Amino acid sequence: MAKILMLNSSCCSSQILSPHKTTISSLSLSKAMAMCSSFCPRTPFHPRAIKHQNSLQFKAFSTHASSTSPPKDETPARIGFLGLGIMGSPMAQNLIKSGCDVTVWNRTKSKCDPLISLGAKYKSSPEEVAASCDVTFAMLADPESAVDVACGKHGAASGMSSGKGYVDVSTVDGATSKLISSQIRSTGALFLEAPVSGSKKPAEDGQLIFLTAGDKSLYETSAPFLDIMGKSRFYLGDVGNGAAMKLVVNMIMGSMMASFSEGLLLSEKVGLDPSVLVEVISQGAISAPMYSMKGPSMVQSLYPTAFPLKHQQKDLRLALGLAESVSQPTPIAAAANELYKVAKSHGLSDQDFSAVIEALKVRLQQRT
Ligand SMILES: NC(=O)C1=CN([C@@H]2O[C@H](COP(=O)(O)OP(=O)(O)OC[C@H]3O[C@@H](n4cnc5c(N)ncnc54)[C@H](OP(=O)(O)O)[C@@H]3O)[C@@H](O)[C@H]2O)C=CC1
Ligand SMILES: O=CCCC(=O)O
Repeated sequence: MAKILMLNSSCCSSQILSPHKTTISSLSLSKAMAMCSSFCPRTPFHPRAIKHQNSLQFKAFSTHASSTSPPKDETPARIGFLGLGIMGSPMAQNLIKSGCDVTVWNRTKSKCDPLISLGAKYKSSPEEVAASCDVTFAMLADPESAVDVACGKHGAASGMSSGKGYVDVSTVDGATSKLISSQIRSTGALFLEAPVSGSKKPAEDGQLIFLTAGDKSLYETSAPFLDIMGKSRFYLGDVGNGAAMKLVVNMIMGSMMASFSEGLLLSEKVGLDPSVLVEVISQGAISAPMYSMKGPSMVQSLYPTAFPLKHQQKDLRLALGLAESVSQPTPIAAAANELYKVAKSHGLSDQDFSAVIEALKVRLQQRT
C-alpha cells in the first residue's frame, strides 16, 4: 500500500502543489488519492472505516482494481447527507462520485432524486439516515432548520449512538452549534461543527474551506471526506469557534459587497463606466476574487444565485449578535445588515447576495 501511495503522490503532484492549497500533509495526501481516482483509473480511491469501540477510525487508501475487496477488519464508511440545497447537493455529489456509500435526505424529497440516480441511497427521515450511517453531514439553511433536523422529532439525534459522528456544515451561531452538540453527544456520538467558506462553484469543484471545531477524533476520522469536498480545513478547538470564524468571515464579506455596490453606482452616477471600475479594482490592492466574479453581472443587473441574499443577511445578523456578546463595535457591519434587510423587503431574498445593490438603486430612485 505504501508503494501505491508513493506512486499516486508523484503522478498527481502537479495538481496538489498549488500555492493556494493549505500545506497540511494529510490533506494533500488524501486529496491526492482522491484525485488519483480520476487521473489513475487503475487505483481507485476508497474511504473506508474501522470501528474501534467508542469511536470511528476512517482509513483512506488506494487499492488496485484487481484487489478491491477490503481487508477483513475494514468496511466502507456509510456517509449520511442531510440538506440538499445549493451547497449540500454538490457536496454530496462529490462524495458519491468519489466512491463513498452515501445516504441522503432532504425536506423536499425531489432534490434527492438526482443523487439517487448517481447511486445514493435514500431514507425518509434524518433519524433513519443517522441510524444507518457512520458519519452524517448536515447542510441546512439556518439555526432553526439545523436544530430541527438534528434535534426535532425524527431528527438525526434520535438515530445517533456511540460509534457514530455528526458533522454540521451549516452556517449557524455558536449557541446553536453548542445545543446541537450537546444533543448529539448525549447519545454517545461525536460532534463536529464544520461550516464552509466558498460558494456554489467551490462546492461543485471540491474546493471548499472547512472551519471545524469540536471532537478532534471525529475531525481526524472525517478528514478524508472533508478533503473530497474541500481544498483546506482548519481545526479551531472547542465547539463555537468554527461558527465564530465563519461569521466573522461572512461579516467582512457582507460589508465588502455593500461597499462595492455603492462604488459601482457612484461611478456610474458621475459618468464613469462601472465595468472599468471593476477592472481597475482587479489590478490594485483591494482586488478580491469576489469583485471580479460578481462585478460583471452586477453591472448588468444580473444576480444568478450562488449565495442567497437571505443567508448573507442571516450571517450578518448572527455576526452582530456575536459582536454584541463581547461588546465589540461593528458599525460598518450594522449598516450593511440594514441594507440587506431593505433588499429582502424588496423581494430579493432568493437572489444572489450581490443583488444588495438593488436596495441602493431603490433608495436613490425614492430620493429623486
Ligand atoms: N450558498 C452558498 O454560497 C453558501 C452557503 N452557506 C451556508 O450553507 C447553508 C446552506 O446554504 P445553501 O445550500 O446555499 O441554502 P439553500 O437555501 O439552497 O438550502 C437550504 C437547505 O436547508 C433545507 N431546509 C430549510 N429549512 C428547513 C427546515 N425547516 N427543515 C428542514 N430542512 C430545511 C432546505 O430544504 P428544502 O430543499 O426542502 O427547502 C435545503 O436543503 C446555509 O447555512 C448557508 O448560510 C455556506 C457557504 C456558502
Ligand atoms: O457563506 C457563504 C460564503 C460564500 C463564499 O465564501 O464565497
